[in-house]
Amino acid sequence: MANFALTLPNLSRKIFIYPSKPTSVFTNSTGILCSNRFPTMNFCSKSESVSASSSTYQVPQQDPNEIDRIAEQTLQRYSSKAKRNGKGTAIVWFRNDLRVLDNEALYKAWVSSETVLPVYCVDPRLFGTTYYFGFPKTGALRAQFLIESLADLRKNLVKRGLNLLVQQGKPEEILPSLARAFGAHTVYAQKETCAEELNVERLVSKHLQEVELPTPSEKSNSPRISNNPKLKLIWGTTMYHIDDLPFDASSLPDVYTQFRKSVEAKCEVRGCIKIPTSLGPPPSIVDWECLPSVEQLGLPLNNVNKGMKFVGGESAALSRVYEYFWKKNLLKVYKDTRNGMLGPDYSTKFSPWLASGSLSPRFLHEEVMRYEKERQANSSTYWVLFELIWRDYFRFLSVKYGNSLFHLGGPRKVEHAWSQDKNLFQSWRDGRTGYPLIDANMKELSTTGFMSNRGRQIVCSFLVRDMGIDWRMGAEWFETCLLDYDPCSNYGNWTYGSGVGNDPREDRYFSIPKQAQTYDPEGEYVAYWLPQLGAMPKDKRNFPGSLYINQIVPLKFGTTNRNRTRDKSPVARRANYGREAKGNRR
Ligand SMILES: Cc1cc2nc3c(=O)[nH]c(=O)nc-3n(C[C@H](O)[C@H](O)[C@H](O)COP(=O)(O)OP(=O)(O)OC[C@H]3O[C@@H](n4cnc5c(N)ncnc54)[C@H](O)[C@@H]3O)c2cc1C
Ligand SMILES: Nc1ncnc2c1ncn2[C@@H]1O[C@H](COP(=O)(O)OP(=O)(O)OP(=O)(O)O)[C@@H](O)[C@H]1O
Repeated sequence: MANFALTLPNLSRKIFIYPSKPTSVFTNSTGILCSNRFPTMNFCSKSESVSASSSTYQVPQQDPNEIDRIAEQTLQRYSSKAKRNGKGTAIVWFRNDLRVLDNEALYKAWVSSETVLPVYCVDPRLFGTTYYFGFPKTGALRAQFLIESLADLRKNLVKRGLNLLVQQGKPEEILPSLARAFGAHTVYAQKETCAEELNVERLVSKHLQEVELPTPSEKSNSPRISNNPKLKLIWGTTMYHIDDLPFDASSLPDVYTQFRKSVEAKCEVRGCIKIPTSLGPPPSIVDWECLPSVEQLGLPLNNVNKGMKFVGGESAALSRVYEYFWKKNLLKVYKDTRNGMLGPDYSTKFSPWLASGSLSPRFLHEEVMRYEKERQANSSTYWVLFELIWRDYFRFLSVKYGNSLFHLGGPRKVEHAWSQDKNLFQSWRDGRTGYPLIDANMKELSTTGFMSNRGRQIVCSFLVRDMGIDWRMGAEWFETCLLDYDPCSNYGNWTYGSGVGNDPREDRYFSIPKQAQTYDPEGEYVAYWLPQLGAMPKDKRNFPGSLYINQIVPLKFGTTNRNRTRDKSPVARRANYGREAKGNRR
């Protein structure tokens, strides 16, 4: 095997000048998340680590040594004694699959080579602006989470005899250049499904085809390469593999329940890919490059000082699974608690790690099976899988519906007169609507990068139905802020909640009084995020009247009281206004 001490082409200290995007129409009143351009940067300056203060709950709630220990034990359970039989060098291009456990691209790169070069490209487009409204494409909290995820991936690769090369720039420029420098025969990566990512895949593939092969005189000094390197894309984001579906993605059922019943009856979830404990030797690289800091990505350092602080990376993800399933034994009550809003334990909180690929949904499936065998099986243990099938469903829908998922009329091309009223939108975004339940949820989102599923459905309904605002403004703001942002789940849920999704039966209104009464009856959640409400009697916190800021719009169905006769308590009277969401779909 050729083993050259290579100094890399100087790709990682480029300065990017962006083509001008639509100017950011909205500035955030809190001043956060506004700057999104790469400054001239040097990734090697020291990055300040974000530490959770005592008023935050760290997720998972374990110290770093404990996190490492649990992760290592889990990874050991999934290690294999496989033998490799390949030649030369293969590159593994990490994207939204920032993990070792059940990483098929990493495994295939290892099997097919004598040396693997793991690479992550910090793509400047991820730090540009959102498509229509010019918000930061990645907010500071998700950027911090990403950096932590990369640091952890590097650590876990180093433990297995490799490393992670972090390069700043576009994958279509970096990967061909590295392939040539290292004589790589293949670039392995996880397949994506939305237009922006597909475009990058196309460009990487095209530029790999154009890699100039070394001239005979160069050949004696550089690694062997006689054919153009290939891009091999591997499916890996879902619990059910796309190739195992009982239908073609283009004929996916439009109703979730039909999809779920069909896959549950006809498909098996594949087992996790096991990875050898030693993946070396690494290519000989002088400088593997430091990780960028949040400021170097052009974003303000934004410490989480309240609510949940998620720790990025596979080690933290595996520890959270251990904590939620085994240590706290919460899986058995998930279905009863999952609609909560306050604290780390009402739901799994797996989504940020699933979105960055630090956690494999197939691993979760295996853990649920193990729990059912070793502890108990009930509707709660099943319900986590039920929710993961929703996640799969939105991913497959993106294959079926392509860009219409991002368009105003959605997959059904619904025509509707939406407003883009800037003041209304800003009051929603900044948590100043006069409705405590909306304001508390929006404050949680901007402070922590997370919001419960219940909260997301309520604020979505309020924005599109009570305010009549273009749903894409809400979806793009979520794209900026969410730690668990995933184009398929985000735009899938927004189109669904706005009545433009593929399933025409779902067109629901969430009555705020009713939601407050059911999910925050004592006003604990709103008082946590809006402390000024804490001094009020519990039943007034969600309905403070003139003691809180003015309501920016009336509720769409706030004046009819069709359900009043059902429950005559004062809270319920307010709560029963209007046409309400029926049943808890999820
Ligand atoms: C308007 C809106 C936008 C959303 N945007 C995103 C997003 O960008 N990324 C994202 O991962 N989820 C999104 N969701 C789905 C859901 O709110 C989050 O997945 C969930 O709140 C994450 O918390 P958890 O991990 O504790 O979930 P749990 O209740 O513990 O569920 C377990 C897992 O199931 C999956 N899941 C649960 N509900 C859904 C759902 N409705 N759609 C898809 N997957 C689901 C998630 O992967 C989650 O981690 C959105 C929902 C709405 C209503
Ligand atoms: N991963 C992603 N995250 C967010 N948005 C995405 C992603 N992939 C694609 N999109 C959105 O999909 C749309 C694709 O736009 P594009 O110009 O490529 O195609 P289009 O169908 O002609 O759209 P348009 O008519 O709005 O220009 C844009 O709205 C873009 O923001």
